[in-house]
Amino acid sequence: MNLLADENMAALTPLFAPLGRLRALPGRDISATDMADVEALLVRSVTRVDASLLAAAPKLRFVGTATIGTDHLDLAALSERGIRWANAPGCNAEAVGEWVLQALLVLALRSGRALRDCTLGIVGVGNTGSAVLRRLKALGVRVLCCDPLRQAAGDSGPWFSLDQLLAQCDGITLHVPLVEGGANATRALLDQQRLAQLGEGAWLLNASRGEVIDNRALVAEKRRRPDLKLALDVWEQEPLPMPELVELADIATPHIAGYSLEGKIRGSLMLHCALTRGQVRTPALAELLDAPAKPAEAAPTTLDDQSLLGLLQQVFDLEREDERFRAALPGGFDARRKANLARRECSALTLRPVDDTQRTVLSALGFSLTE
Ligand SMILES: NC(=O)C1=CN([C@@H]2O[C@H](COP(=O)(O)OP(=O)(O)OC[C@H]3O[C@@H](n4cnc5c(N)ncnc54)[C@H](O)[C@@H]3O)[C@@H](O)[C@H]2O)C=CC1
Ligand SMILES: O=C(O)C(=O)[C@H](O)COP(=O)(O)O
Repeated sequence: MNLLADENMAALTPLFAPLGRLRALPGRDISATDMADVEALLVRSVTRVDASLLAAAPKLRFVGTATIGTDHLDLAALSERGIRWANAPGCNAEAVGEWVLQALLVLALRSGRALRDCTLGIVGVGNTGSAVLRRLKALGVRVLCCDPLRQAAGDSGPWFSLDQLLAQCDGITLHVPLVEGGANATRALLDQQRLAQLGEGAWLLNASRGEVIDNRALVAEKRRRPDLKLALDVWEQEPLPMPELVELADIATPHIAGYSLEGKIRGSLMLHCALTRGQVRTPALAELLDAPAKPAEAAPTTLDDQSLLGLLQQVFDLEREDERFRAALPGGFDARRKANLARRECSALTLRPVDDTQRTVLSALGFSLTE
């Protein structure tokens, strides 16, 4: 089998080289001229798999994306050609949960508020939204959830509308897919009118897709109301986000909320399983995660916002990445993404809890715990 893959996919060689002739290219460079012999194409979010790419790939039988989002794939064109495709649902949800929790703690500490006293809204409660919800519930934060699709499917709530979240929440975090049209469109879900409904001093976090917020309207609203606090991981026009929006954002990162070594390997494993349809054994995560475990350390006596932030920063330091990202612009968006490929999840840190209550909280936050 001829395989063409994005060179930045994790565990590419050990997983896919045994399946055939494997070529690897930078994801943004994959184009029609590379496709003549390709039977299996493995991509990330930066390769557009559209009708023109598919037209140049007469032998293509499988497309896999090692991501949760599928907005870079033309699914209708794939189905028209009868090409099997797979994504990696949930692969990096834990990393997104960790990014959001750390961003919330930073915003809380900067504004002199306790996270536990805030009401937070989650828009889109699938894999990543649920990873956020689990963490916030464990910390005793009041959370309002908005997911009209799950609500319509009869999933147990309570559910709230987006307008209710905008009216009632101190902070809102977005976890919806980018959907271009139809009844469930999410492009510019937060447009000028909705942004204006954010309460005084409200926090707005986006770790979904940049296009879910109208970026121009957001620049205008933040200029009009500097009290709003923005934590943005995703941007319209990546890898060239609007410079004025990066400058205005209180926390800015280069689309790395979902970046963790564990998440990247999970994504590759899911594609290996889908491509081989179980005919070849897919290894377990631990077989590929060749990373030394750190010795266990005592958890802090009190889990206040400052000590929680300290724990999360031991694994990944969001404010430092914010600084490095700003320093790398205008050209360094992809370089900063690449620099984050080896980020670990909180499970890489083993803690000794002081009691069973703390054990429950730290476990929900994703840390490994001593027996
Ligand atoms: N920044 C990053 O590194 C990452 C970004 N993402 C993005 O986040 C998106 C969400 O990821 P998951 O939670 O894993 O997807 P998911 O498919 O598990 O969940 C999405 C949820 O959004 C809900 N939803 C759809 N339209 C909605 C609307 N208009 N209002 C409220 N809820 C709505 C769906 O019903 C679903 O429950 C992905 O599609 C991807 O674009 C995902 C992973 C990493
Ligand atoms: O899974 C998704 O959807 C994402 O947004 C990924 O975190 C993006 O990862 P890469 O495409 O840059 O590997």
